[in-house]
Amino acid sequence: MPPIDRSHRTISLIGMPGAGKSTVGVILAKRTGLAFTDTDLAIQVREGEILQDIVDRVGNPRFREIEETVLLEVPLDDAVVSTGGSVIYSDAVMQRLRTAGPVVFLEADLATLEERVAANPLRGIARGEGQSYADVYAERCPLYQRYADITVDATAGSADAVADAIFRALP
Ligand SMILES: Nc1ncnc2c1ncn2[C@@H]1O[C@H](COP(=O)(O)OP(=O)(O)O)[C@@H](O)[C@H]1O
Ligand SMILES: O=C(O)C1=C[C@@H](OP(=O)(O)O)[C@@H](O)[C@H](O)C1
Ligand SMILES: [Mg+2]
Repeated sequence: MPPIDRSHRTISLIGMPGAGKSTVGVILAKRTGLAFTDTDLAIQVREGEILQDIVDRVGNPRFREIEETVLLEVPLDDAVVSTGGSVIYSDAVMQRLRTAGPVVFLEADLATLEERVAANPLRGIARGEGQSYADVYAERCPLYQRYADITVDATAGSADAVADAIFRALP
């Protein structure tokens, strides 16, 4: 795979928890020579706590404020940026990401996502009181679609195959 076109230096990955943003992002970074940023790790380092504990301690609305603050500050130069699934609730953040380069939606079906998330029950999801994963999926899908420059299928195929599909879809 050749080095990334310099006019598309920052590639942001969005999608539901379990879509593979973190897994695919680092593969894409290795293959393109771009840096890699997982914004969840930036949040964890800033707060000195792991994601699930932050979400449990501060609750959903406050977590989204913290996430927005971090994502408005995180450097975006020459990087693949794997975001957290709730990033699409901030229009300001999404405009910032889109200005930096293409935003890629990792689209996956509900059953696959639920299976992946269930395999790690400690994964944090910032959701409203009483909301199921399916409710969150239904609420967010239109937002992922709204902000996506590119949509790739993240259900079928390995994480490597998804990274390849993103690379091929870059303009
Ligand atoms: N294309 C894929 N096929 C199968 N499993 C995958 C794929 N992409 C990611 N996974 C697995 O799904 C889980 C969630 O992946 P992760 O990258 O953490 O997703 P996200 O960052 O979008 O929440 C991990 O266990 C990962 O190994
Ligand atoms: O979608 C969400 O509500 C969240 C997704 C997580 O990241 P991943 O999408 O990488 O799992 C993390 O940001 C946080 O626990 C909240
Ligand atoms: Mg992730």
